[in-house]
Amino acid sequence: MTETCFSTNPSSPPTTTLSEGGDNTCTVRPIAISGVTFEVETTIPTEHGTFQFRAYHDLVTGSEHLAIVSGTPTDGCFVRVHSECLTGEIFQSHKCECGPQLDSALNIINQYGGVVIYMRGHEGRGIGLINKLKAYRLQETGLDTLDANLALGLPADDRDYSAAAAILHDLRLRAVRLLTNNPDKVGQLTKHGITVLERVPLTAGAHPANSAYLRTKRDRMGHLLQHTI
Ligand SMILES: Nc1nc2c(ncn2[C@@H]2O[C@H](COP(=O)(O)OP(=O)(O)OP(=O)(O)O)[C@@H](O)[C@H]2O)c(=O)[nH]1
Ligand SMILES: [Zn+2]
Repeated sequence: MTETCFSTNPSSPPTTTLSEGGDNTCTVRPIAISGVTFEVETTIPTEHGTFQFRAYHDLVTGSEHLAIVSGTPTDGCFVRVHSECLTGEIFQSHKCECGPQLDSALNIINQYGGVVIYMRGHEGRGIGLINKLKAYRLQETGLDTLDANLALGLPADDRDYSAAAAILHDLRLRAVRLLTNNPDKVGQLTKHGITVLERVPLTAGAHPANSAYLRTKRDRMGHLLQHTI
């Protein structure tokens, strides 16, 4: 993928980076794209295919996000904006469906092309790992996933998607097919200038241990979960 430089004004036309030297001087400097800087791109073979991993530094939160790219994405391609979940993705926790959703999204972009944006700092819907585990502890006493956050004095969902939108802008994507069951992601990306041509359901990872959790997401948090849970 061609690397691209933006001026500090994001609406200014981009200039293409030259590989070495030349008049254009932004070859090796991080590239500011209103809120994130592009840092590096490298190829990584995975169980789901071989992808380009593009790393971004979030200038607002300090997080390091990834755009996992398959093919040469253009407008209309599949995009997944995936929130980090250590328990679900590393330890295959059945309390949520994050791991299977990530696997499924990577398989889809491997087959059809597209991008998975992996949002660090979104752990626990933005409240962080320790607070998520505190919320799990409260759920053991009978609270559901929504009320547990509120009982901790924390928002039900504290995620912000402006960095995801900035990464999509860097990838020259303005219109996407978004893999999600969460209408809030559609709304937030739209607010940040991304056209969501289609919301594509991403149902994977249903398990007896997360059926109450999925029901709460459907019935109390507005998630568009079609399957019977
Ligand atoms: N606070 C909290 N966070 C949770 C809980 N279970 C999963 N998560 C986090 O929720 C995030 C994923 O959000 P979800 O609500 O499952 O799904 P979503 O990303 O909004 O929607 P989809 O795009 O449809 O997957 C991950 O960061 C998980 O760590 C929980 O019980 N409490
Ligand atoms: Zn999870």
